[in-house]
Amino acid sequence: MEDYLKKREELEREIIAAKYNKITFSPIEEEANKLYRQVLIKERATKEDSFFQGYTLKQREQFEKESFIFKSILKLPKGAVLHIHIDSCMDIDWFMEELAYHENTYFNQETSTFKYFQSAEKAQIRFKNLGLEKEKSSNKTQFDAEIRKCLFIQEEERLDSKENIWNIFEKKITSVASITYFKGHFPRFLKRCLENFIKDGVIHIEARADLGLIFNEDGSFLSINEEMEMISNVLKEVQADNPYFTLQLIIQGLKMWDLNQIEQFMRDALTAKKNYPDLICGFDMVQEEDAFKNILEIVPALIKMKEMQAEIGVELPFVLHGGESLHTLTNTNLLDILILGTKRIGHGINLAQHSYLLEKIKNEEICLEICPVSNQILKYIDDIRLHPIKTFINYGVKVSINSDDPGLFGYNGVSMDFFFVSIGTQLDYKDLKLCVYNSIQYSFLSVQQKRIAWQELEKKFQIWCKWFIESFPCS
Ligand SMILES: O=c1[nH]cnc2c1ncn2[C@@H]1O[C@H](CO)[C@@H](O)[C@H]1O
Repeated sequence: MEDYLKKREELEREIIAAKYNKITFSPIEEEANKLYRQVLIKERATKEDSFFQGYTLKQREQFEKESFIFKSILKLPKGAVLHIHIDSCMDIDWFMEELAYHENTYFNQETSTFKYFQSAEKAQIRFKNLGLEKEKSSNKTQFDAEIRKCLFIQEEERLDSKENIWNIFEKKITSVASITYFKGHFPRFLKRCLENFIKDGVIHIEARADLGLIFNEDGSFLSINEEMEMISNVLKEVQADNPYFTLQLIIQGLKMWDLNQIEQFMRDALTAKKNYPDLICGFDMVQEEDAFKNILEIVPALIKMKEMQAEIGVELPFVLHGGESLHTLTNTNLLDILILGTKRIGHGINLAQHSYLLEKIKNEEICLEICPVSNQILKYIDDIRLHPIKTFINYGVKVSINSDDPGLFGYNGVSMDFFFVSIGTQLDYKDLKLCVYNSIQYSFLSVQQKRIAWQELEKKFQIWCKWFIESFPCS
């Protein structure tokens, strides 16, 4: 038996060495991890199936109040967020306070959509000034509640089909964005969004961002340079209070465009990168994978990136979405984005099926940007307990945890994703720390920035562990 146990220990050591690679754990972290696992098992056992299949608002209220794991995750250092779409990070409370009843906010009751208009005369048919409508209403609380519902995906909407959920989702994004992209609102909206992530323990963000959508009073668009200037200024303001915080943009185009449009957009993105080298770090193509063209169909445009880069004299790496799909026979986007040289993979959940790629992705250290709540709400995973993230982590594939479109899912920051995936797939403290490490390691920060960020994070993790052990519920 002694011999057997020795062999077992050796195998365990081998697994651990391969999994954690360069990160180490102090005795206090070992202790915190042990306790974290205990409380995770305990809390997990109290959850009904429905919780794992997409928590309800009622369940959410309960775990936000009672869960020690949730409370702990709120305090956990999160490192970098590598996958969010800026326009999908609306803080709903803030919108209700600041923008919903702004004099330029109009609402179409039939379609439940918002839109900015310069004046009542300019408003499209069926769009009514929302502030005035509220004044007329007899029950203002009820009125607010109905408006809030239009901002994020509701429980009853989540029961809709896989096909329809994306339509609901896109409709809400467009509706909210048509308000936030007004130049008078955008800087305030962005500032709030970044501050929410900072409050949630995030020190660096690489956010998907559109080009050319911020508009003037009359509906005309700002130039790309004006947009970038605006974003840089917001960042400076945020950094005045949080000097360690950094933000970079991954410029996103749309798959529905034709090849010429995509090429023109790539040019615009490269020019923006040339003018704002520190602000822009990558290029992506977005929208629902299964509803629009396969990557292969837009490859004729994307392969021109290299020659365009040489021509414009700047580099802009691909950071592409791929594998966010249930169609494992027809969706082979993962192959294409790897050939195109993507630096990371947006989602990549169907790698669990295209598993022949795992070895390559692991060896080439192509980090997966996993978005657990998004995968659940957009119906790629029926039950979070079956999310392949743990398979990826234990195989040695690099993974980070992200929130994709938190505004549309009804929360701010990224804690909800850490919580839901930890309790769902049994990620312990060490797993979470590994994901945080990856978020820094596979970001576009410089080697020097990464070193400093990690040193700071290491300190914060020790403090967190100490707090966790001291606050651990003994009963
Ligand atoms: O999970 C995702 N996969 C692909 N595209 C997405 C996802 N989330 C958002 N978008 C895309 O980004 C736009 C907002 O910036 C959305 O309109 C949607 O097309």
